[in-house]
Amino acid sequence: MASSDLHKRRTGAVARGVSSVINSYVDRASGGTLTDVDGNEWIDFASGIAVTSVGNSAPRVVAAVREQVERFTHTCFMVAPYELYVSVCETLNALTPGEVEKRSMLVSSGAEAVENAVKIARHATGRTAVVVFDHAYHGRTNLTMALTAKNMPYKHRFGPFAGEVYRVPMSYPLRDGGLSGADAAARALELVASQIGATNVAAVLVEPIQGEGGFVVPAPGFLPALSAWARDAGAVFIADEIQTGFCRTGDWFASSHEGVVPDLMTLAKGIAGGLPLGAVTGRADIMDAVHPGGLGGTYGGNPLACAAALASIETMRELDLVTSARRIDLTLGGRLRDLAAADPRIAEVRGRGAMQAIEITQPGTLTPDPVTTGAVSAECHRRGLLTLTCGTYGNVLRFLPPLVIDDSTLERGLDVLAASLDAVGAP
Ligand SMILES: Cc1ncc(COP(=O)(O)O)c(CNCCCC(=O)O)c1O
Repeated sequence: MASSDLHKRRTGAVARGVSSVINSYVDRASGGTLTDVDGNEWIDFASGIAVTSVGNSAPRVVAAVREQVERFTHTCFMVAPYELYVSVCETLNALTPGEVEKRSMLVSSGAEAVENAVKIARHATGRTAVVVFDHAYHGRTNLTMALTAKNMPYKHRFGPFAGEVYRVPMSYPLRDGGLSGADAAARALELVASQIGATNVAAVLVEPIQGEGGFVVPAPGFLPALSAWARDAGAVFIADEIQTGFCRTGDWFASSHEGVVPDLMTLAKGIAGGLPLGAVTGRADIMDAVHPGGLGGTYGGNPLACAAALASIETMRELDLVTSARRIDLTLGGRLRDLAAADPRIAEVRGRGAMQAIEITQPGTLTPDPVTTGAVSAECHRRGLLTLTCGTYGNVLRFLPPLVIDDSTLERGLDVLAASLDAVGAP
């Protein structure tokens, strides 16, 4: 059935609130490309929003899920446990930064991971306040909407939102006058001290590189300063690595770039090659503060998702996707910087590894230009390159290719981006 026919059916069946970036419907996918039902091939610079890092239908993942689905599909780990859940937790405890003893729990989405990390931090500290940052994104549930900064489309008319969430300025070098990481942290923490009180803070929650908020890379020193403050204040430092985790940024986890060891980490997206899985991993003394039965959910750690996660992580190891992300960084970041050097609409190129972006503004200014950003993204789509925008001001074009993308496909995608920028004239 053609995409146009599927779109008619969708309009009559799917709630309007669930939108899609493109109106082409996927038939199959592998590596760095998607093929739609009309036979068009798309170069994938989205990875389903940083999920299919190991490639779509990655061979090990397919084999593992195929084997597991014939054994059992679901028992609910809270009812009848199984080894796969334990194995994933053991793997995450060993893989994440820090030599301390750790524990993990599994859920089915990123937002659930964030919800549970906050629950655990509040329980462990006996405190309630959660510190979050401008431009943050943490999910679409009630608490995670409270933690998320941008109103439209995520929060508009969905309130009231959960309390005891306090937002402070982010290190955003392009827009904060180039504050050092230490100065940006001091600015944020002064507000914490004056408006919350350090002894009331249960958790400081931050994305090591902000995703939906615009691929904001904090200045060096910002994350270590926050982590050190949290430790001294007796608050839990939670790194939300749902978009940055699992080799995406050129380390297994972005926190490691500056040697930060979070107390808790929230994980999802790239963890399981496309199967729905989220996790909270962190210090055992914090995770185990919660009473038996205090954590759970019906589907958390579904056996198919666990099998996919073990296969996905094994694929990352086998293919050395950390090195792949660093190789992609060289090509992707290099081409983006070349484009920026010739195009005054590109105010900044930023990101790490295979998580990079360009911020588009009125030429030579910091005035966001979401119209041009959207037009360039639409032109990419018209030319067969699947791109995504993001940012508080809607003026960031982001690039999230699968880490298994081959060099020629990556270069072809960047050629399409260059042509699309040229095709969309200056405003
Ligand atoms: C850092 C960070 N934390 C939490 C989440 C939430 O993860 P879920 O699996 O979408 O719930 C995300 C999900 N980002 C993509 C959301 C897309 C959309 O809903 O429009 C994230 O990036």
